[in-house]
Amino acid sequence: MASMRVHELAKEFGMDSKELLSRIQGMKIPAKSHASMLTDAHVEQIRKAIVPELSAKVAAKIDPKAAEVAKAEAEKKAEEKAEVERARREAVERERAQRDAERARRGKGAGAAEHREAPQAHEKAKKPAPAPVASSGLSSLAKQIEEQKAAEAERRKKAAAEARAAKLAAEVAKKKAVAEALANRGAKKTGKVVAPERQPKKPAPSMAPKSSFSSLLSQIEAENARISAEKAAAKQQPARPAKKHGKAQGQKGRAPHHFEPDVPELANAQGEDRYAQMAVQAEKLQRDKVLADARAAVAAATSNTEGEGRRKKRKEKREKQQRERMAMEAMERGIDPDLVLDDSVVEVPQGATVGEFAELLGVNSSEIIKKLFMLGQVLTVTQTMTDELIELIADDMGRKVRVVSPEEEYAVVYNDTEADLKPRPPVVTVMGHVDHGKTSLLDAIRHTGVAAGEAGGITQHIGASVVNINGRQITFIDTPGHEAFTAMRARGAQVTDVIVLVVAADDGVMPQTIEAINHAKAAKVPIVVAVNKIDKPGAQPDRVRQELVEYGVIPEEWGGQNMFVNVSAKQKLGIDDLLETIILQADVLELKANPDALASGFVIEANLDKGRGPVATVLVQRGTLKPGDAVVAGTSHGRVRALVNPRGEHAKEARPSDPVEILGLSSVPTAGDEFRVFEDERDARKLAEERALRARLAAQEAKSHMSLDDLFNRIEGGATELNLVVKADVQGSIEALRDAFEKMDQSEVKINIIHSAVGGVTETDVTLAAASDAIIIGFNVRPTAGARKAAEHEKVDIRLYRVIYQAIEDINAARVGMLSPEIVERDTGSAEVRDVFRVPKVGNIAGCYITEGEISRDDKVRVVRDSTVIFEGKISSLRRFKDDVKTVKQGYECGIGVDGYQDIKVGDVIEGYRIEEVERTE
Ligand SMILES: Nc1nc2c(ncn2[C@@H]2O[C@H](COP(=O)(O)OP(=O)(O)OP(=O)(O)O)[C@@H](O)[C@H]2O)c(=O)[nH]1
Repeated sequence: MASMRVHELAKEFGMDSKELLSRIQGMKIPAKSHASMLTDAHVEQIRKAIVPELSAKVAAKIDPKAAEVAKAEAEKKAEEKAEVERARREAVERERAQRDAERARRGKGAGAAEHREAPQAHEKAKKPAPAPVASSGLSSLAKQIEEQKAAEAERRKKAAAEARAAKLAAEVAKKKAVAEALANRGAKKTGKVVAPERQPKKPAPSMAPKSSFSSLLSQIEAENARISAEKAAAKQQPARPAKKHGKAQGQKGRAPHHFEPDVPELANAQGEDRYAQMAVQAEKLQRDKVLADARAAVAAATSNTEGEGRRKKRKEKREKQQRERMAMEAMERGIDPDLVLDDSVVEVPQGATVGEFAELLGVNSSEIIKKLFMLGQVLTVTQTMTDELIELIADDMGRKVRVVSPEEEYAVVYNDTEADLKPRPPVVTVMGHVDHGKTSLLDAIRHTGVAAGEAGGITQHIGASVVNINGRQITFIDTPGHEAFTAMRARGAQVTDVIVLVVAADDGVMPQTIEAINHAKAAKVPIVVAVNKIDKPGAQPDRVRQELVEYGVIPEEWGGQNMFVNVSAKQKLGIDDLLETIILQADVLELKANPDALASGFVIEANLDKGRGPVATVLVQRGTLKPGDAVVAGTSHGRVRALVNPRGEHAKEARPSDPVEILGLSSVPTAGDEFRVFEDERDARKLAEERALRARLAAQEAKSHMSLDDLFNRIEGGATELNLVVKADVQGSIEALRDAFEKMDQSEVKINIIHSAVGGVTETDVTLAAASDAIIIGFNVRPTAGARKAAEHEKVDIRLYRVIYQAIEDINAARVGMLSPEIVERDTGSAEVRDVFRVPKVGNIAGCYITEGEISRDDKVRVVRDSTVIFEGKISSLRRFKDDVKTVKQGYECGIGVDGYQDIKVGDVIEGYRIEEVERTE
């Protein structure tokens, strides 16, 4: 069985469900009632906590007798049950036999005896009707049961551990009492219709047999009346002739004689059947009652929806759990739980359209439009409403609403207590400038403690690796560099605890070193510096330390926060020292997570494997991931078919900070996607589908990041900061811009240059800008094709300028919402220079291949080298095979002559563009 209900477990422990429930709640296990379903893990946890207690108590209080008592009682119970049944059957049999005997006597025509016997016989039959004995018998029985119950309750109070024994005893006593009562009755009345006797009282409340039972009663009463009348008549004529004559006399029409012959007739013909029927009916009624009681008990024990199907129960259970979760989460977020739990509060997703809002409130959208109009807001059904408008309109309509942000909709708040949290290994990302040795260092780390010959094949590439040092684990993300790191961060995935910044001792701080520092700082992740290549003759590790001070990375020995280690990835020097330093840094961070929960974390790599289907490497951040878990990763979902660890082995589980490959997903998720395990696969699918839908909607609406056009609105909306990523062809431009900003009035909006560097705008710049809601400013530089695409996708504003004052002017204008009409350079196409021909008298002609769009003779062009614009001008000639042409399309080769520029080189890019003026829309 996959899981258990609280009351089932209580039964197993012999405990009261309520008591167990309060214990469970005390253990912070979600359970609302005795019918709440518990997961396997929780059942195990509860067993672990309760079983030792119980056995101790039982040992102390019940043992050694308990086992014997329980056994004896169980046997006794079975015996008594059989006895009750036997007694009941005997009673019915006796009654039948008696009736047969009586019938036989009557059949013989013993007149006087008949007169004497008949009333008796009728009396026997009549007894069930008024049932005085029965009622007194029942009430005494009820009393006994009451007493037993009271005694049982008393015992329970005294010792919870004895509850089981007490319950058993009570039940045995109860059964015994019933058996006794039945046996007594049987003896007293010599088997006079045992079952019917109980009828008048018991079946009365039951529904279906009621009508048949009242007809039974009226029959019995009619018989009674007849018998008393007959008795009276018999008294008046004591010396009645022989029975033989009775019939003849009766035929004379005397009143009693009307009865007299009828009764035996009835008894023989209808009466006989009637009694038999009555007995059968009574028996049936009794059985029905017992069955009804049993059903009621079963229904009460397993919640009354049993018959309505498991689906409904599951739904209820989920709803209940959801409410609990919502209340807790609301409190965590500082939202009034009443507002979350109040069913009259309508949750409206942020940015809902007028139509959606109306639908949620169950009103006509025209009503909303009217109210908006009265507020001076002219909106159509498909236009989105601001939070304020949603609240205003709802308030006006006397409705309670809560605007739910998308983050809130999907956010999960875990309620881990201090006791739940266990230390977890650190997760490390290696960063640094090109060729400073990131890959070599990772390799050296991965092979620590492994002889050189064994190297390779030790770790399987799954996107992350795990190393052990002095029994402590460190998880390394395999993709070095800040690109992957920032891309993950842009998606909300914070997986790195420590950054190892690799700086080559012979090269010192380089642009990407600074970039890495900025990225680490933006993510607030501590840096451990690995000063690499100390084996090299020109190595100057101390110079590296000095240089880094300028960027706020200060060695501990100089009073700073950063730990430095000198290493040589090539000669595997200082690697252990570095690992120990990472552990030290991790200890400072006191990294903890709850391993005893449903797993969650992030996807760090994913791909479609030909043989294995979608494969994703995830990093578990909380809980324990196991094969068979229902998981959702981004918009993908499925059941974990297998877990593969970094050594390529099948793993039984993955705990916090463990990287593991999962197989069994429905599609390939994206690196940075959150993954989460659900108890129910359907919930996982639902979330995946919701996410997919949301992703499609987001793609349509493309929530844009900060842009200059939008700056004014953002300031109006309360924004106080403007983050910038500045890229320029020379350091001087960056400094000039920094100076200009410092002189600017920043009282309203503070300008932060979160990253600046010399060089073209790269994809990383875009992801950093997206992650930090920044604008990218470029001076005389160009975005790479990838960066342009990424910016388009992420809706990151890239502003390219040729002179500083233009940028300053734009930012100033944007602050007051007065940007002048935008002059845009619309790119037409891009050509790669693959050869350079010297043409006499004409000069140098670039042999090009059009890689994107098309280039026309009238286009303006810029020559770009290493993402930097080195020349801008006009086309002097555009030719295909010696012919002058107007345009050349993508995929074709051509010769381009750039007017006034001869220094063209292979590898340069010639970009064609036109200047257009675009009216601002805001
Ligand atoms: N002498 C010496 N050379 C090293 C050391 N570490 C790395 N190298 C060399 O430096 C070069 C670059 O090393 P990589 O590990 O590829 O550097 P990287 O930072 O990963 O480079 P990218 O992946 O291009 O960013 C290689 O030729 C290495 O052999 C070292 O400790 N000492």
